[in-house]
Amino acid sequence: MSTSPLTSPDLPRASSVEPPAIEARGVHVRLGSSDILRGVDLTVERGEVVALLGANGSGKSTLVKSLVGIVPLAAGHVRLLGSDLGPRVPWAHLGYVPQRVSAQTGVPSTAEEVVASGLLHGRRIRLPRGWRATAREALDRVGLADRAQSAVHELSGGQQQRVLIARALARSPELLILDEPVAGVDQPSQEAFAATLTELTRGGMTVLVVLHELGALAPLIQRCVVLRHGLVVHDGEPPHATAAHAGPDHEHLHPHGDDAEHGASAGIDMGLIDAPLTHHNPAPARIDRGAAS
Ligand SMILES: Nc1ncnc2c1ncn2[C@@H]1O[C@H](COP(=O)(O)OP(=O)(O)OP(=O)(O)O)[C@@H](O)[C@H]1O
Repeated sequence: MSTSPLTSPDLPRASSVEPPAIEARGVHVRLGSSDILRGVDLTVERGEVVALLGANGSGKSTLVKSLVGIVPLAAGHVRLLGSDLGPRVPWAHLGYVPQRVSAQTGVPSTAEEVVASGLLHGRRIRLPRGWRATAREALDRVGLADRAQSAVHELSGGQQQRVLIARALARSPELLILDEPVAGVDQPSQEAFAATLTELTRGGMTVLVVLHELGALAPLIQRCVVLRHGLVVHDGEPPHATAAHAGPDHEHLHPHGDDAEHGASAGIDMGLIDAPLTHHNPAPARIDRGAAS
């Protein structure tokens, strides 16, 4: 009998120590005729705040989707909050915010109703007592308390994104997985969101967040995992942007993938993250850390 990729015979079993929030081993995803992820290992310990970085198309969204079971694994194993991916995962304790999608539901809904839908999961088909206060509190955390009764289709794209974040927060998740939560969100709202996340992580919440740049979330990030062409090419300390990279005019788009030409950056070579999606240099690039700043 073949072993299902969703079981994890070679992952260590739970011990007296709390198992990691995320354990992924050898994750391989094939979409169409392409190998999008080519054997990704990722462990996120409880209480960690980890950023997932990489160029466009490097596989970040695919990885988080595979972690939450939205895209199937061709090979590898995932365990969330100590359980193999599947019905045993305590989904009620997990929040997932997909990459920018509309919060519109097809039927007219208020922001408060969309947030409250986050309280439904598994066999819970009725909203719990006190749902309105919970939804309001979550909206307050993303700075939208005053829009609770607004129809979501009347909200801007950035506000709809914040409604989806509030929907995930309403569950008081132990593990929060966010795919570019602050893309298209203005700076004050990014800072407000960073303050909210700081408070939640102080309470022990684990966070895996896909980002293009650390931005307002930089002070929270404890570890960065960088993907390139479906492989992890860095797993360690966050990059420290040089003056050139930190400047407001820096575009974070480099016209080359040749890291040797790019050695002036400190921390992770930003070329590693920003390299264009070409296959002329598919091997993991060197990791240029600790260069002069
Ligand atoms: N359903 C699909 N079928 C085929 N290929 C897909 C599918 N979804 C994504 N891909 C491809 O997989 C690759 C990785 O996409 P993914 O969205 O994971 O990258 P990403 O790192 O999140 O990019 P971005 O930063 O632009 O969001 C891309 O080349 C994309 O075109």
